[in-house]
Amino acid sequence: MSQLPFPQSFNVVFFGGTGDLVMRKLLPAMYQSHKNGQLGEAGYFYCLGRRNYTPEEYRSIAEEKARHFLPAADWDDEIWAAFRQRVVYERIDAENPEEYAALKSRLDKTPAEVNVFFLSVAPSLFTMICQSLARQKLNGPNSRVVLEKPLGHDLASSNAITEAVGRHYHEKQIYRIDHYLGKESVQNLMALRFGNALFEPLWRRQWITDVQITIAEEVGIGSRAGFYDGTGALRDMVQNHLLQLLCFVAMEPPSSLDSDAIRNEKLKVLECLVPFTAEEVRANTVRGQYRAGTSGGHAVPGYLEEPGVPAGSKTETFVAIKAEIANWRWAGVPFYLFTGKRLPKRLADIVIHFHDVPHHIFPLPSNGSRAPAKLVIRLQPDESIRLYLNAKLPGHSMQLRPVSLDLDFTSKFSERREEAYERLLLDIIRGNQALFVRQDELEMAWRWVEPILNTWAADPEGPEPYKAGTWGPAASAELLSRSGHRWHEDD
Ligand SMILES: NC(=O)C1=CN([C@@H]2O[C@H](COP(=O)(O)OP(=O)(O)OC[C@H]3O[C@@H](n4cnc5c(N)ncnc54)[C@H](OP(=O)(O)O)[C@@H]3O)[C@@H](O)[C@H]2O)C=CC1
Ligand SMILES: O=C1O[C@H](COP(=O)(O)O)[C@@H](O)[C@H](O)[C@H]1O
Repeated sequence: MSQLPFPQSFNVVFFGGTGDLVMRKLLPAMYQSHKNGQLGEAGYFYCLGRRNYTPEEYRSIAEEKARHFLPAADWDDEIWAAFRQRVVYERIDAENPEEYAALKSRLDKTPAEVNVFFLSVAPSLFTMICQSLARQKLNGPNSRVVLEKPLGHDLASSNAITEAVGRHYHEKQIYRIDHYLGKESVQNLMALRFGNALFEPLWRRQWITDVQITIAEEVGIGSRAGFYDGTGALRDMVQNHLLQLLCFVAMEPPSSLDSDAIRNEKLKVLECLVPFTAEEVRANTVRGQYRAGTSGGHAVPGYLEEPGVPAGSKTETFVAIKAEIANWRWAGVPFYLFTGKRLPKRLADIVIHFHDVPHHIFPLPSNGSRAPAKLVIRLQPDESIRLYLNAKLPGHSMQLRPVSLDLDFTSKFSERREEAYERLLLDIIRGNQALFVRQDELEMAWRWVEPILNTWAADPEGPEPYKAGTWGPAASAELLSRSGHRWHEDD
């Protein structure tokens, strides 16, 4: 994560240049980096697709999308006019190896210190693309390949991608994106833990009762049924984003900010995750599927009524899991993972619940429950860290009430906060792998998730229904209450 020098020149080749991810996230992110003067003089974005656009047609479409997706305050006509000179559209059918020679000739016109091949296409094209690039000798030491999720739908298919890409690119050239790692707040978690001595002595089983990691989404699946129905929340969110967040919470201090120092520590956490038997899957997981309800005050359809979802689909849109990490620091501390679509609001939180005091001398609060200290790290929509402690209510009684010590990043720092893809793309160009998932981490994450997938697949019952706009099936709250814990939203 330490700052590496930015190369004098680079080419970024976006396979999938006409697709949603490039138009909505990647080009706007690079416009921002250009605007911030972070791209140097000689850097080009080759955007590839099968459509017959002229370069100018493509640039106009990209401009229209970027205007739409960027905050209005960040738009500047003159800056875009300069940025669009970096954007070059090229037609290619990625499945036709003969067409790569033209790509090679095009890149030869802008020889660069670094060539990045960003595969923003379906994983079924990864093998063909890597093989065809290698045939054109576009896999030398100055080449990097970027893989977007989903990286497989189970361990075997993930390993097949690893093997196919690994035939042509070394691990040091492969960047597996988990965009959560590009979020400023996730890096702040490292700062909180390893830049302050305060929390380290408390960050363990002796002081912590449970950890809750939530990524709640208000949106449904939108128009993504084709992708989502074959995927589900466990593969879409838990296997990657939630397990990565769990690693950042649970890992030991890395010896430095070196990519492998960090990834070695994350891997150890994944290795310590206790694997579930089928019976434990039934006891420690809840899956749900939304039904018609309300969202943002509007009536919304259930998952099964979404366009493109097959009748009777058993795909889960909500997951709650009680996980355990078997090591000296965390043995016996449940890590609750929650994620779902069509929940009441967009929210990503990491909540650390601390033990209560060993002996109470203050009266029981009027609501009948005490509130031991907790730390709430909010990743989105706003970014903050709040430490809730008990304080005395003013007056003659000795009643306590939780109050929070607040650190609100937006008000504390005037600097602009980068979007995840800005940070991640610049890191790729620089050659910094710290915020990218290493092959062994990917494999361990799939190993842990697979028994859950298999048990659910064999279960004729399917997911439990929950009404859109609620916090998921009631069983998810029971998952906590059985162990004497409460979901922090209930506090
Ligand atoms: N969109 C998102 O927010 C996210 C997407 N992803 C992943 O990123 C990848 C891309 O997603 P997204 O942009 O949404 O997908 P889209 O369906 O919007 O775009 C797919 C892209 O692939 C291109 N493509 C398909 N087949 C070929 C081919 N044979 N040769 C050349 N190009 C081809 C299409 O080009 P054309 O149409 O011109 O033929 C198009 O540019 C997927 O794997 C997705 O799962 C991951 C995280 C978030
Ligand atoms: O990877 C994915 O993430 C998004 C949620 O990302 P966020 O940054 O908006 O929190 C999710 O909607 C999508 O289904 C999934 O593929």
